[in-house]
Amino acid sequence: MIGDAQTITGYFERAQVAKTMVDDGRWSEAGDLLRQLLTDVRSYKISTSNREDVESKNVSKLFFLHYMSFLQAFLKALEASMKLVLQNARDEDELHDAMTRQSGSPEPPADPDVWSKPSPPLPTSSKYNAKKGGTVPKTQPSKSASSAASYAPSAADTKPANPSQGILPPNSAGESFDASSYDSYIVQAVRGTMATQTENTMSLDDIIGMHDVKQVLHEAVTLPLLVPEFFRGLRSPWKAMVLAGPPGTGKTLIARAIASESSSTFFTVSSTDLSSKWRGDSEKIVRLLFELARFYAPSIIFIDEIDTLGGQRGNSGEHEASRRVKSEFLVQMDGAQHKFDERRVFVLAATNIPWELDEALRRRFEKRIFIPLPDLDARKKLIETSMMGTPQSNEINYDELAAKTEGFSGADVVSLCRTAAINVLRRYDTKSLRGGELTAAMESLKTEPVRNCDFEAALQAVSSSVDPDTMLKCKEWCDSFGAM
Ligand SMILES: Nc1ncnc2c1ncn2[C@@H]1O[C@H](COP(=O)(O)OP(=O)(O)OP(=O)(O)O)[C@@H](O)[C@H]1O
Repeated sequence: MIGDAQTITGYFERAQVAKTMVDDGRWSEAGDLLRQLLTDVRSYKISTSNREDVESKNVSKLFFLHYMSFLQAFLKALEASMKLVLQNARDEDELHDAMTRQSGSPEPPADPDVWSKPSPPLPTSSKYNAKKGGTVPKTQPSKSASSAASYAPSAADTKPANPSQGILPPNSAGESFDASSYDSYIVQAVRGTMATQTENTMSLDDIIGMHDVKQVLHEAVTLPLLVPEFFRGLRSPWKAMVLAGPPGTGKTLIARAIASESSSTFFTVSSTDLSSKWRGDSEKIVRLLFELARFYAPSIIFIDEIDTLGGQRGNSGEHEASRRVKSEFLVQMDGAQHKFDERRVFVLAATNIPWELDEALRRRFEKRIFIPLPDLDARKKLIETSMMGTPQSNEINYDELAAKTEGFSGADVVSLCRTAAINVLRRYDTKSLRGGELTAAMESLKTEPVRNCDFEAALQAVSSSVDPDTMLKCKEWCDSFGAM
C-alpha cells in the first residue's frame, strides 16, 4: 500500500510539473512528460506483496482505482487543453509568417502597441447552423485548408482562384462564396474565429427577465423574417442595436438566443480581436465579415465590447490602425443598412461602458438599450432555474434569498448557487476519508440536499461584482441617448 501511495503521489507531482510547463509555454517538454506519464499510469500494476489480508487488499484496490481514474481524467483534460493552446500558438505563428511573407519584410509595426499586445487565443472551431429553408453543412476544413499552406501561400500558388474552397460551406441556396479577392489566411481567420456560429438551441424563454429587450429583438430580428411584407417603407426593420449594461447581465446570452430563435447565422467577434490581432489586415477582415454575413443571411453579427472598436474618434490615444478599422466598420454598417435589404444582416453590439462610444457609431445603432441588473423577481427565478436538478431542502426560502442578492448581476446569482451547491461538501469531513469510505461518502453526498446554511455560507463568499458607479453611469448614458 505504501509503495502504491508513493507511486501515485509521484504521478500527481509529475502531472503538476507538466501543468506548470504548459502554463510557462514549454509545450514540447510538457508534451514529452505527459506522454511518458500516461504510459506509466496505464502500465502501472498494483502491488500485492505488502498486503496482509483480503480486506486491506480490497480497500487499497478501491483507493488505487479511485485515484488512478481521477489522474487519468486529469491528464486527458490537460493533454486536450495543451493541444488546443498549441494549435492556437501554431495558427498565430503561421498567420504572422504568412503576413510577413506577403508584405516582403518582417513587420516594423507602424503601431507598436497594437502589434506588441497579443490578444488571448481565439476560438478555432466554427460550425454553421441550420438556416431557414435548409441546412448549411458543417465545414470540414480540407487537409490543405487546415495546414500551414492554407495560411501561407507558396510562391507558385500565391492566390488560389477561390481561397474559400474547402474553408467555407455553401450557403442555403447551395452557392459558394467567391473569396478570390482575399488571401486564404484572411478567409480562414474569419471562418475560424469571427464567423463562429451558434449551435445552441437556446430560446428567448431561456433568458430570465428582460421582457422589453426580448420584445424589441423579436420585432427587429425574428418578425421581419417571418412576415417581411409587413416590414416595408416606414416599418422597415431596425438594423443595429447596442446593449449597454453591467457585466454578467446576459447580453451575450440574449444575442445567442435571438440568433438561435430567428435561425440566423451568428457571427460573434470581440472588437479587441479586430483592432489588435491582425495589424494591417483588420479592415479586410471587417469587410469579409460583413460580406459573409450577407452571403449567409439572415445573419446576426454580434460585436462584444464595441467600445474598444468604437471609442471616441480623434482621441489623442487613438492609433491610426484602430481609426482605419473603425472607419471600415462604419462603411460596412452603412452598406449592410442600405444595399442589402433582402439579405438581412442585423448588427448587435454590447458594451459595459457606452459613454466611450464614438458619436458616429452611436448614431448607427438605432436602438440603444439599457440592460439592468436583474430585479427581485428575476433573481428569484434565476435561483430557482439554477438549482433545478440539484437536490434541495424545503427549508430554502427563495424570496428571502432573492432579497439578499440585491445588486447582484445574473452571473453573480448563478455563481452564488454553484457555491451553495458545492458547500454541501463542506458539511462533511471528506479530508479524512480514503478509498471505499470516500467513494461511499461521495455517493451519498450526491443526493444530499442543499440547505439554507449552504446558501448562508455562499453569501459570505460571493458578492456583487458590479460597481454601482459604473452601473449608474451606464444608466445615465442610456437615459440621455437610449432608444427602446
Ligand atoms: N437574464 C439572464 N437569464 C439567464 N441567465 C443569465 C441572465 N443574466 C446572466 N445570466 C447568467 O450569467 C452568465 C453570463 O452572462 P453573459 O455572458 O451573457 O453576460 P454579459 O452581459 O454578456 O457579460 P459581459 O459584459 O461580461 O460579457 C450566463 O451564462 C448566465 O448563466
